[in-house]
Amino acid sequence: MSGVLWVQVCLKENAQSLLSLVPKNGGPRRPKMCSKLGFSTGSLAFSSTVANPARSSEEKVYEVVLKQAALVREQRRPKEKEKALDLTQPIETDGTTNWDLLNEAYERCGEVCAEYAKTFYLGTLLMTPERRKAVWAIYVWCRRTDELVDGPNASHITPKALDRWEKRLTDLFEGRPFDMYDAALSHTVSRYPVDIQPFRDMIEGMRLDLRKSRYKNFDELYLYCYYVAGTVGLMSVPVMGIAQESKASTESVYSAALALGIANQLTNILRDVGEDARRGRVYLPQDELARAGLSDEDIFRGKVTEKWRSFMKGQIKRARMFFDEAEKGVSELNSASRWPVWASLLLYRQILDAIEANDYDNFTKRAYVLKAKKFLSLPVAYGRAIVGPSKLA
Ligand SMILES: CC(C)=CCC/C(C)=C/CC/C(C)=C/CC/C(C)=C/[C@@H]1[C@@H](COP(=O)(O)OP(=O)(O)O)[C@]1(C)CC/C=C(\C)CC/C=C(\C)CCC=C(C)C
Ligand SMILES: [Mn+2]
Repeated sequence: MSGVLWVQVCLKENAQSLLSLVPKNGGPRRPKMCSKLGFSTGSLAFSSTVANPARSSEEKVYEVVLKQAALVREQRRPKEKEKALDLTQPIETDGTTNWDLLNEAYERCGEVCAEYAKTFYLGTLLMTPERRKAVWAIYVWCRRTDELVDGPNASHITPKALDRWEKRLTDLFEGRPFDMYDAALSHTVSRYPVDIQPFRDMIEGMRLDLRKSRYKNFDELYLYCYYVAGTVGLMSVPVMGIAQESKASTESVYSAALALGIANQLTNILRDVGEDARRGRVYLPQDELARAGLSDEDIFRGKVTEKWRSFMKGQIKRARMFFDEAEKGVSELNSASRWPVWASLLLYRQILDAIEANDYDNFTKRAYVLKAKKFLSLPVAYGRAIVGPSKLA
């Protein structure tokens, strides 16, 4: 991309369980994921919070989930809802409203989406115009944030630059956008019950990427995945909306959204093992590698062995568990949001199949989903999206 967006950012800079964590009654409780994380597959025993009796990452993240859910619960009350979904207020500049500027800002967000995430962009066209624009604005902010540490100018990025990016974030949440893209997001967050915390946390994930290239165990990796991807789920739900007829607890929908982000990021990590290693990065949990008789050296050597296959099987199994968890929440979303979410879930999940089809060679081969398969997923996603919220509370 990064060129275009990066230039924009730079210019402006110089002048920012899961697995069933939610009880049936929907009330808060200590996450119980530890037991799930502690499962073993073959010789692989996943790391768990047993080794770390202090508060686990899941527990910390679950607090954010509860906070976000509380905000959206308000919106689900009919009277509040109307107000929250009213996207008819234009940007105010110098005390005067500017409809053209706002529309242009959203249009530009749409263009960025269309350029960098074509399938996703097509999916958003199925949403209502208001929601679609809001999702574009969030997408662009996330993409720009990722570009800071992954784009062509990443080597110049310092923690200070991320602090400035965060200051810009605070400003836009307070109605002082810095540029067009910020203006679109500023408008979005003033119309939907979107909280700043997941945005801040995503920046924190980028800070982690600057200073950390190894993860001791899954608890550490889980926190990283929350920062850079689980946050996207939490940002998106208030905009996607929960179906009015949904009987699911708001927390359970948020937990599913979080799980989708984590599943996507774990999949990203499994797909990019070779690419990341060439940048000196190993995201795979060190303790799990060691238990499988593997080390960083095996990853740098990049040879697919029986040990590696068996290790990868366990990693893929865990990523699929997160996708399964996410699936539980999609039907609870507003009808117009379900199709794009199903489509993205099914498409991303197939990357795991592609890794298997490559005989677990994620050192030299990049797993991807064939165009035809992508295309075929769309009607499947549509079929699933027709199914609305479960009747059970
Ligand atoms: C109830 C329920 C299931 C609701 C759905 C909630 C929902 C819409 C969740 C979306 C989850 C999602 C798409 C997460 C993105 C995860 C991801 C791939 C994060 C990437 C991070 C860094 O990765 P890395 O650097 O390792 O890899 P790259 O080589 O750079 O790819 C990200 C790149 C962070 C930036 C994320 C984005 C640009 C995506 C933002 C997407 C949205 C705001 C829209 C989400 C909406 C839909 C319909 C999928
Ligand atoms: Mn990236």
